[in-house]
Amino acid sequence: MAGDKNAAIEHRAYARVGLLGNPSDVYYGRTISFSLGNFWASVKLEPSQDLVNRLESDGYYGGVRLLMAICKIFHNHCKDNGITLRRENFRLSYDTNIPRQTGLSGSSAIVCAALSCLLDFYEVRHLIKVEVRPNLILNAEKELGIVAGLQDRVAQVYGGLVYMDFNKKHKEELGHGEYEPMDEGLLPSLHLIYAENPSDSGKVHSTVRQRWLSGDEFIICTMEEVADIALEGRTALIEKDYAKFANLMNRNFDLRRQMFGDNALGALNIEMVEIARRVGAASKFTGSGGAVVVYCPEGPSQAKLLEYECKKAGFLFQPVQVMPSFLNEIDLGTMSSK
Ligand SMILES: Nc1ncnc2c1ncn2[C@@H]1O[C@H](COP(=O)(O)OP(=O)(O)O)[C@@H](O)[C@H]1O
Ligand SMILES: O=C(O)[C@H]1O[C@H](OP(=O)(O)O)[C@H](O)[C@@H](O)[C@@H]1O
Ligand SMILES: [Mg+2]
Repeated sequence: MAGDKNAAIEHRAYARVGLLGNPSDVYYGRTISFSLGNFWASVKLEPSQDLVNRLESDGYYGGVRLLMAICKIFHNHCKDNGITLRRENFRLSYDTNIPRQTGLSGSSAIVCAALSCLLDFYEVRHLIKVEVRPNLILNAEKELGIVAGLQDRVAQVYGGLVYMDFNKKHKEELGHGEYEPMDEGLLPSLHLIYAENPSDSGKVHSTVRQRWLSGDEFIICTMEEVADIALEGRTALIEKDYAKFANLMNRNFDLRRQMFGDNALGALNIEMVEIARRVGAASKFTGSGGAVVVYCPEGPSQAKLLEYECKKAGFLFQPVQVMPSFLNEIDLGTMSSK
């Protein structure tokens, strides 16, 4: 970025919705996810005389360590890849309106926005491929022991609607998944139900992960079925077959429920899915729990009824705004296939 070297740099990253196929991204599967315009985190980088690692925060506890982790991962990545960084100091601060720990990926939004600031501050945006950036974001969170998959970070780096394939062969050969931006105009209108009900995605995932690692047939087969939902969903969206799309959403949640069990998912989270289904809508988790994405096939009157039911139950209800891709020319220039 040309211009005043002393100017502050600010970037946003949006929440994300895992639309189909999650959580198979954690298990070499496939997902379709999109960037959610309703909520975002923003990070500000100000050149400063202070030490690089002096960080300030205006937001919740939890974000500062995320900022520190991405600085470390970014510096290591540059060192390992022969990318020279000029020696100048800065201060980072963040703010976020993403409901905390609701499966909307609040943590990686902070990391993603910070990475964007670092890319511009050091003028290395052209040197770090778009496909690689989600790995850096995930590694920063892994550094802190946060259990997570790649789909969140891909949706947040790319923006818009993205089909993702995390097959083992590709991941081992290239170090990342195959990411295909899709036309967000293919999406029907969607809604979001959420509650102030933090659930730790690491905790939710741990048992299923252990079973998968120890070769549990049921988990392995079911996870493959979940991955196939994203593949079928891609075709359903392209063909605008929304009846099929609704079935796939419901099936996605049902399979999650069989694998994780009601205890791990939590009664409140299950109720958010069921409240939608009782009015005839299709619904599933956006992430590991806390928020639900809903499709009302019968349109606005059904959505209105659901809004009323949610209010009665104490849940928050909002129409989904899809955030289009915000990759710029420099970003697009780094991509292997466009
Ligand atoms: N909105 C937020 N603001 C600050 N830190 C957050 C936020 N959301 C999550 N975190 C941090 O990231 C960690 C992992 O969050 P996680 O359970 O994955 O929730 P999410 O569904 O938002 O990704 C949390 O324990 C917390 O430290
Ligand atoms: O279980 C899921 O669907 C997702 O869980 C995590 O996301 P979160 O927003 O923290 O709930 C994880 O990072 C994703 O990769 C999973 O798909
Ligand atoms: Mg998370």
